[in-house]
Amino acid sequence: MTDVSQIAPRDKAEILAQALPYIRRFHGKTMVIKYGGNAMTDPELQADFAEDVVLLKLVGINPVVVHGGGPQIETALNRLGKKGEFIQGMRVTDAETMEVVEWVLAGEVQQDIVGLIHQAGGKAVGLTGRDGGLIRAKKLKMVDSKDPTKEHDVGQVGDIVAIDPSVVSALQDDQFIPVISPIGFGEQNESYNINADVVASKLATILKAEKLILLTNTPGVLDKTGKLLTDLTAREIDELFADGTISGGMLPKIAGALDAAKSGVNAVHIIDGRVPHAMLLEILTDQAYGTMIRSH
Ligand SMILES: Nc1ncnc2c1ncn2[C@@H]1O[C@H](COP(=O)(O)OP(=O)(O)O)[C@@H](O)[C@H]1O
Ligand SMILES: CC(=O)N[C@@H](CCC(=O)OP(=O)(O)O)C(=O)O
Repeated sequence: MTDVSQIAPRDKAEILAQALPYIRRFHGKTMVIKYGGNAMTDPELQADFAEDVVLLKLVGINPVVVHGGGPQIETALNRLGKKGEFIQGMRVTDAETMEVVEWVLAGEVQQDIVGLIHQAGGKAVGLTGRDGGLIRAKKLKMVDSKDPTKEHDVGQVGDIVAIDPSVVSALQDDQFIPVISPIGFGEQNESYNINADVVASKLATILKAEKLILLTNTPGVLDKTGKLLTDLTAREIDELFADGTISGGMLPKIAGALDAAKSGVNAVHIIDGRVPHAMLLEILTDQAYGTMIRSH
């Protein structure tokens, strides 16, 4: 955590004064925050994250947290002697992997975040997409990104069919902070593993969120030389996809971010969750962080 006593009083006052117009502008607005598994590996940063979420709630903003947990699932699979396999950013999910995904996301990661928010003085409620019929899904049909005639079978990976946000809205109205695990349910009550960026992006659209913030473990989207791209339009994103600059977990992240921007979410940012309080600084100060995704 930053040692606040080291900041000069004048600078502190400056930061607080700067926040006021943002607090006024965002009062009563919903912000969907995707907390990536790669950004949650440090306990101190996790505590900072929980404090930021609580502060947002206290100043009248409605944060909705969607969490990931890719690295945490990987550790659990390794303990069972299994190794995760990804195709186009999605984990190939057989029945045993699905069990591990549910147990790690809903049982461990979500409950850790709920506990940290409580410790920071907030009231969080953990949900999966099953709760309140939140996320209805079906098996994802994955078409190869280079050869559209080819399909990949990625097992129980879910494609979102519908989101019923009523449970999230009810919790918000009651001053709770929803913490959502990216697990959906199908017609036969089967479970689906859904990429957390995809869930966060769809939820931001459905909730008509003011902002979608995706916290990850890079400074933002980087070009081929490793330089940060501060601003990206749909056309520029197409080019990055085509020339292979974007790969792995960044594929669903950018695709989801662009979808949300095109569907009316005012501001979509991919920022570095390893920087203490990055989210708070992005929302409540003039400082721009990471990559902003624009619809055109
Ligand atoms: N052009 C790019 N810019 C930044 N990161 C990229 C890019 N292409 C691929 N990546 C990868 O995407 C990762 C972030 O996605 P992911 O591992 O799914 O994280 P998270 O757990 O936050 O969702 C980065 O750590 C990086 O390895
Ligand atoms: C289908 C799919 O890939 N699901 C992800 C769900 C967790 C996630 O998205 O975690 P991050 O945000 O930390 O990457 C997985 O199994 O890893």
